[in-house]
Amino acid sequence: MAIERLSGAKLDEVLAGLPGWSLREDGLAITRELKFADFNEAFGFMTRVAIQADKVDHHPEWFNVYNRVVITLTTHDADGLSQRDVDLASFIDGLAPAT
Ligand SMILES: C[C@H](O)[C@H](O)[C@H]1CNC2=NC(N)=NC(=O)C2=N1
Repeated sequence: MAIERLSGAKLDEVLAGLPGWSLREDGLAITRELKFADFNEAFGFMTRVAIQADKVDHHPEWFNVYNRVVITLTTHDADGLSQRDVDLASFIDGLAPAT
């Protein structure tokens, strides 16, 4: 299914609303790194995100070691960023530990 890809001014606008996230160098994905108290907290967070991701059929790429989780969001069906990444990033921000 084709999904609209975000670019230009619209992309700039949504990125301004996601200050915890960095645009990958190729401009096709956003990333955020999170640190938790321990593995249990990190994995609990990942479980909550996984349930939401499956519900909305939009899945993160991520990497976890102990208390550290690095998340990359992109939309394969759009070959870049879409509103789905923005929505999942906002959901993740709602669960992220205070920095
Ligand atoms: C068939 C299924 O709906 C698609 O493959 C979904 C699944 N999860 C997905 N996740 C992400 N990140 N991008 C997608 O384009 C995507 N597409």
